[in-house]
Amino acid sequence: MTLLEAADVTVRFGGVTAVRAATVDAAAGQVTGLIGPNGAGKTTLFNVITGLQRPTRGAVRFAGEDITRRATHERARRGIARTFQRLEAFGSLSVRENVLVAAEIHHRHGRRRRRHQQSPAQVAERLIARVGLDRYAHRPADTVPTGIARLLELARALALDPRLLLLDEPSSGLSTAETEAFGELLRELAGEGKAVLIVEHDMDLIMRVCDRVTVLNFGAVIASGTPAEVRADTDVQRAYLGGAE
Ligand SMILES: Nc1ncnc2c1ncn2[C@@H]1O[C@H](COP(=O)(O)OP(=O)(O)OP(=O)(O)O)[C@@H](O)[C@H]1O
Repeated sequence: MTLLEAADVTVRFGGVTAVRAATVDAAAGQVTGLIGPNGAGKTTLFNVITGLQRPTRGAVRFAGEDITRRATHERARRGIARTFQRLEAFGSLSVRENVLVAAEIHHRHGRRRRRHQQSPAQVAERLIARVGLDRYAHRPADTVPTGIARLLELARALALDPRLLLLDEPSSGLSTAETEAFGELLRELAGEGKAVLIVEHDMDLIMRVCDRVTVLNFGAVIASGTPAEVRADTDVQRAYLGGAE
C-alpha cells in the first residue's frame, strides 16, 4: 500500500531548479531507495516531504491526506520521522539520554496511545539494543564516531514509532559489518510494516535492501523500479553509475 506520495514536485531556488516534476512514493512494508549524483535534489525532496521546504509545484500525500501545507511537527505527529545528513543529537547528553528525550517527547505527544505502552526508559533501552548502541550508551553523543552517531539518529527517529522513516545517508561512517547489520535492521523495520525511504550512496546496500529504487538526475526522475531494473537501465548507467557496474 502506498503510504507516501510526493507527486509532480518542483522546487526552484531563484534560478536553480533543484527538483523538477519528480514523483516519488514509498509503500508500507517496503524499503525504497532514492539515489542520484551529488546535487541531484535528494535532500531537497526529503525537505519537501518533511515540510522544511515548500515546493514550487506539486503535492505531498501521506496516508491518503494532502499534507503539502502541513507544518513539520504536524507531519511528525502523523508518523513521519527522519534522520539528517548533518547530525542533530544533543552533544553534551549521553547517547542513552538522547534516545530517552525522543522517547519522552513521543510518550507525551504520540499519536497512538497503547494500553500496555512501554515507559520512555524502556523504549530507550530497547532501541539502543536494537540499533546496536549498547557499548556507547553512556558516552556523550559528541564523543562517538560518526557512524555510531548516525545509528543514534536512527534510534531517535524510531523512538517516535514512525509509519514512514526517511533516512539521509545513514550508512556513511559505518564499518562493513555495521553496514550489514544496518541493512538487516532496515529489512526488519519494513517487515514490521513501516515504510522506509533511504537516500544513500552505498550502492551495494541499496541494491541489497531496497524493494524499489527511484533515480534522480538534475532534479528529475530518470528511472524507477526494482534494483535489478534500475541497474539494467541504460539512462541510469550513463547518468549515474558511469557504466562502472
Ligand atoms: N537552499 C538552497 N538554495 C539554493 N540552492 C540550493 C539550496 N538547497 C539546495 N540547492 C541546490 O539544489 C540542488 C539540489 O541539492 P540537494 O542538496 O537536494 O542534492 P542532493 O541530491 O541531496 O545532493 P548530495 O548527494 O550532495 O547531498 C543543488 O544544485 C544545490 O546546490
